[in-house]
Amino acid sequence: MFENLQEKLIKTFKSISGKGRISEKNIKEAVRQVKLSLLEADVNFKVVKEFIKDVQEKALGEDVLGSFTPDQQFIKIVRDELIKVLGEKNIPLSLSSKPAKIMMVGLQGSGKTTTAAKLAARFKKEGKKVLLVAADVYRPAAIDQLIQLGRQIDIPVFVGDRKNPIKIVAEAMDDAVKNVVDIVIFDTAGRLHVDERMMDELKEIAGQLEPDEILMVVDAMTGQDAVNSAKAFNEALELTGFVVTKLDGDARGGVILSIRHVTGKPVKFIGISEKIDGLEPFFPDRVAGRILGMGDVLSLIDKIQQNVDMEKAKKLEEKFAKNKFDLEDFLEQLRQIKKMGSIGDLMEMIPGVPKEVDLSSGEKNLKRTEAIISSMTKAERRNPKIINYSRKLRIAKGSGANLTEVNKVLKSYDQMKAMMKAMNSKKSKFSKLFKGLPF
Ligand SMILES: Nc1nc2c(ncn2[C@@H]2O[C@H](COP(=O)(O)OP(=O)(O)OP(=O)(O)O)[C@@H](O)[C@H]2O)c(=O)[nH]1
Repeated sequence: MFENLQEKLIKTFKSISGKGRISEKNIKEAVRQVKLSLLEADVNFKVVKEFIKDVQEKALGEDVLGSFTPDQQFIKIVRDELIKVLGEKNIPLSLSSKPAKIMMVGLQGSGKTTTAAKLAARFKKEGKKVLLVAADVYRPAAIDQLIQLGRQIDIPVFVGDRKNPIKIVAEAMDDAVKNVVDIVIFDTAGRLHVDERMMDELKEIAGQLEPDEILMVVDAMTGQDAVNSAKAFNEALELTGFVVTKLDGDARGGVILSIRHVTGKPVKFIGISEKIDGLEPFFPDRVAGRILGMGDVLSLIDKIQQNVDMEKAKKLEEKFAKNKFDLEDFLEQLRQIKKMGSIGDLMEMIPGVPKEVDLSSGEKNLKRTEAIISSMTKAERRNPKIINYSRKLRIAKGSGANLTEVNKVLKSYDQMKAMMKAMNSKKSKFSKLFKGLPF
């Protein structure tokens, strides 16, 4: 996520770091570099212009020039400006009707159907009763895709006559009222390009439905095309916000940094993976932190709170404090982490975690890891130090694995233990943040 932009900005910051005092010339050069980084990241030129004007004004003010830590001051100015263009704060969904209605719109392939299901799963986790509605009648595969996703997350999908979206929407609402549903999510038809007929149909549906939210789903990977179609949709419909998907594949950041400024409407969620749980509420400060490579502890905590059994986590923490974290606990950790998504994503969010820490072998092959750990004796699991060469051979044989795999599991365990130690250490500035969390 944002690797290219991040790399360039960090290089710029480095160029003015450790300089003690700093000259106007240095600042101007740094500002110029920031400008180039943003343009290369495909940020809308108007946004870049304003961004740079603000940064330059602040950076040339006495704050930075007179400061003993000009690099940090400069980073702070850039960070604040990033937060500003991203929209300052999180704008939650406003769902006041009963049932509340969310209309999903967007171009084909933007991730609309997937996002509808992701949102539904999120609401379900919050204890809400949800209904998904397949109103994309032009692409039968889209209806089937929604039915399949609905099955996967155990949420009903209203299909209707598969022909007339206006009728489907009306019938779906009757169904929702009858079944006392809390939130109805409508997946509407997408097109390859913005076209008038599609807009008219969407306008008609919106007029009839009066949705609480009209969310446009845009694909971050399509750059300024996404921003242009967002502008067109926003002019035709009363959009209430955006969901920017596929940020996991977006090395630049152009869409997320432009869309708010260009349309005046907030980004409410971001899509960060293909998986059902790959949707996060959008927090400008957190994303700015990610862009600057400062990690994103708050998103991590959010994710953990949604997925982790805190009871178990607390027990593990106690064990760890007593230095009793053994291979069975390690397995439990991997299971918990698996629930939260890929290790790589999580690692990226934790500031200060050395990049060389690699637990992916343990996570990727959870079944195999389970088999290997199950082939150990109780004594071995409690005290992995006693696992010598001949024991390893026996474990490998018993689990149908080879010696390298057994070694990998033991190495992953050591790494996790080391990481937990670092994070729990009194000296670690993150120890407070991670208190009670399963790390
Ligand atoms: N990596 C990644 N993939 C995503 C994300 N959101 C959606 N996708 C993928 O993008 C592809 C298109 O998503 P769909 O939900 O089918 O798109 P759609 O907008 O409903 O498309 P139509 O039904 O054709 O209008 C699918 O393969 C999704 O799995 C995301 O946040 N990250």
